[in-house]
Amino acid sequence: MTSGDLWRMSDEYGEYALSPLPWYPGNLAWHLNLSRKQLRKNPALESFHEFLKHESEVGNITRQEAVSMVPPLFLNVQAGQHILDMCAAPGSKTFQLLEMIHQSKEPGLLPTALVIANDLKVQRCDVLIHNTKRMCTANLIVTNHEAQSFPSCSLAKDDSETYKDHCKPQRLEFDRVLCDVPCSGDGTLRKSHDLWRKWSSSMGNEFHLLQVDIAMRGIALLKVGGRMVYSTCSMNPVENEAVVAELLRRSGSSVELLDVSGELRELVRRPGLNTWKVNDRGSWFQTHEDVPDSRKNVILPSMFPSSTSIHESHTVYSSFAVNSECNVPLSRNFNIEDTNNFNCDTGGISSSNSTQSLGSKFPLYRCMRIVPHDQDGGAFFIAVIRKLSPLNENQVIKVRKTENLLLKNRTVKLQEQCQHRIVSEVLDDNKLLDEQKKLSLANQTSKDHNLIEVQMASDDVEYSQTESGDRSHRTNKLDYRHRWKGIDPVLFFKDEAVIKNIVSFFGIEESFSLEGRLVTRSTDNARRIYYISKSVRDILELNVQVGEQIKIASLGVKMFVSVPIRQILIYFNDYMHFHGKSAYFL
Ligand SMILES: C[S@@+](CC[C@H](N)C(=O)[O-])C[C@H]1O[C@@H](n2cnc3c(N)ncnc32)[C@H](O)[C@@H]1O
Repeated sequence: MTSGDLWRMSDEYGEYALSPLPWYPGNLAWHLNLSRKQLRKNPALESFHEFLKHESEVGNITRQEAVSMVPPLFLNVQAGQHILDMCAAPGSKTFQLLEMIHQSKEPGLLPTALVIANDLKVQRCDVLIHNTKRMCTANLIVTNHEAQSFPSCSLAKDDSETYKDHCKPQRLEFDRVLCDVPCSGDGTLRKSHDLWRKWSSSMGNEFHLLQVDIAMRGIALLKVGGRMVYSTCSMNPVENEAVVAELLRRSGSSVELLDVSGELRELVRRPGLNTWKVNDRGSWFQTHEDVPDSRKNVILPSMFPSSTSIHESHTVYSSFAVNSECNVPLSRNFNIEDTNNFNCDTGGISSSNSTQSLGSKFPLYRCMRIVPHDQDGGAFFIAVIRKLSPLNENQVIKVRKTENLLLKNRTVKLQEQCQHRIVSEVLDDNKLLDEQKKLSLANQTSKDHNLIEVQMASDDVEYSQTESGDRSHRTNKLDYRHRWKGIDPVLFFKDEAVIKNIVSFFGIEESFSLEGRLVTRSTDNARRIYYISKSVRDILELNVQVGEQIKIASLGVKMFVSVPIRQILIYFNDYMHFHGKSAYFL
């Protein structure tokens, strides 16, 4: 883009046609105040438009809703960290995370960090893979799991002893977790015109439990000292503050809701709500006791601010140090909503007795609400959580037991509704499956394998020992069979002769090690060879060790592609900036 382009734009569309977002670090994000039509139709902007298109294609520019870029910033990503993006498709935040890990590396070196980007839906994983391809990164794994049951890949004790010597990971643990959960999406009302017809104030109720479950899994996978960002593009408190309160309740002193008022000070945000009502079928309720008995198993106690949760054992946050910690930013960044009844002296709980019993005991004002009319954009809810100690398993199990009773009732109800074809619009089949799955887990005895979305491949698929690498000398645990139906296994590429030729033809220096860094997918007969970072390799090895718990949809960067021409195998270098050579003859 030339200064002439900029001059023409500001001349025609005003000086704010293109301006940096004040809150984005390093002036790296800009707001373009032009519609797509203006950009396409105006001949004076042609070269600028071409510039945007080209830079987007090669991954230098990403066009994105401004507010959607906020959650990754609050992760405060540092060099070398392992990051889990639990609900990642279509991948705009994943891309941002990848940019961060590539920025934080030492010049000339590949980053040591890792991003695992996960999504439940296979088709959306494809979009995620497509959208992140522009990054050409060796440090990404795309996985396809229900986030609420994302595997931990814990090694059995005997294996972990062996691994200790090698400083390899013994289970999946993340320094940062992004939990950008599925939600009712009412924060996008300005641009999603369809939503105006579909929206109702009770839409969020259907997401609440799933959101809690996903976020609790996120906390479980977070390292002690690590940070998790919980976010939605909804303004519904049942999907937001109620979820955060339930996380604090369940996790007790193991986590804290961080006050991040000192971070990104230019970003205009409002504090989280302390009181709200819950809507169900047109009626508003202040407490769970007010809910009719027939709906008590659908409208859960945890949806209410006053909830002492499903069980009463949490007293942790009632004693938080309100006055000393009440350092919420002053001036423009602290627009207390009238309805919020926020009171610094009582930590967000109104001094009136009636409200006190209805307000949350947690410092929910530390959550952030970004609303469209504050800075002309979309709406987002963000909460930042730090893990202080490992989760107390007993506490989590206690909550689950009671909750499963609720779920059991709820699932029976759902099944009845299904039979009568009156399942609500938002409760799709997947959701029903989710509920049924939880129920079957709770009952333990009646496992219905038909309900498990991703089935294990039948045992007759032998895992190729030759391609599986040199770990066969270990126990027979490593002689595993490929686990995931419909997904090709990831195999280390070990053909020494081919690797040797590749190294000499492309003049690859010794410092750029290929050992253990080339992988392929079995069914393509090593047609495509992918390069992976050391961090990805370690996770891959761990995954092999634990019997392929992770369902890997994609990983690393495609570096060599073979094309058979007249019986000769030609390897093209598919990695854009790799020594400028493009073909290799075997
Ligand atoms: C709000 S979108 C995520 C947007 C994404 N973080 C981004 O910035 O591009 C929510 C995503 O969650 C996925 N999803 C829904 N239920 C899920 C579950 N149980 N586990 C994992 N992902 C889920 C949906 O397929 C959807 O892609």
